[in-house]
Amino acid sequence: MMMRWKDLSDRHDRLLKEVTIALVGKYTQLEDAYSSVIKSLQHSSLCVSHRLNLRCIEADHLEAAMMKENPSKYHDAWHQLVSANGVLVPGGFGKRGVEGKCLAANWARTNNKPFLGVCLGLQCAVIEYSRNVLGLEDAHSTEFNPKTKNPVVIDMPEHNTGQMGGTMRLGKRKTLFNTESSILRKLYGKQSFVEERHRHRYEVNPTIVSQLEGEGMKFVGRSEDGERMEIMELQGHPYYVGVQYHPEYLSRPMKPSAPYLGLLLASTGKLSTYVTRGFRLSPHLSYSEGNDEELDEEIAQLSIEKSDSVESTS
Ligand SMILES: NC(=O)CC[C@H](N)C(=O)O
Repeated sequence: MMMRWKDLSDRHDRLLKEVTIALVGKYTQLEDAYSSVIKSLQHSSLCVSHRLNLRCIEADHLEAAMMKENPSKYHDAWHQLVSANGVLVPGGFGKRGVEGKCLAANWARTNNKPFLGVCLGLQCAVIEYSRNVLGLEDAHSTEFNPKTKNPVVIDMPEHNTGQMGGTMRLGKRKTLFNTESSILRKLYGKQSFVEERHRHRYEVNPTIVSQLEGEGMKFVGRSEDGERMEIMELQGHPYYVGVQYHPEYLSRPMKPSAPYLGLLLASTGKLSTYVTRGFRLSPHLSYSEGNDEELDEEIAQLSIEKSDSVESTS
């Protein structure tokens, strides 16, 4: 175990190549709102032997209103976005910045840039696609526009209690793959299902799914009853993936999260080689190696040993 850690930290120090990821979010909230997202990006960038250059882009700086209000912020945000190797729209709540997140999803889609949408990020990709590909101009989530004529993201039936939106869908749940050709399925190690953690109140409207799929936006992973859209993949794009769950909660340094790993592989131009090699990682890191609890225990043990030695030398 110690050897693996040493190897990992040596590799990090030796890395010369950089990968730039644009994280399009809201940065006036809690400082560590995105800490597990950023850690997951680091796990995966190390796995693909690149140093992570993270660009935190304020989503509403990408919106047209900002062009008038503060043109330099607007142009700077767009410059940061378009010069990144990959785009990540993470989870979130509240209306501010949603249009900017949809614009980022649109840019990545139409420019063949690797994209990962997590939770709200997936919902933004669906809203953007419904507006610009299905031609439903006012398509929206009822979270942000309850009166839209085209509610493509809706509150989930069992949570629609009429009072304060009810509770959230939380915790570890199963997602079943419905096709072998899914890129995420391959990245997860060709399993027929995955278990990931959830934290949301809204979901893709099942009544719009056949129209979206008819235009190439495929929902390749669904809940056990088939009702909930959990994984979206866009056909014909190098890597345009959305997940309704939060894969960052289960990412570990030596077991990077599959959707994040896919983003980093695609952003460093390694995804197709990885696919043709039969999805084997370098011998330094193995996606399927080790079990989570064992790893956590070993990590905890390591940090205790480390702080002991710090104390003894001071
Ligand atoms: N965690 C999230 O990103 C939540 C997304 C959205 N606000 C919902 O409740 O469904």
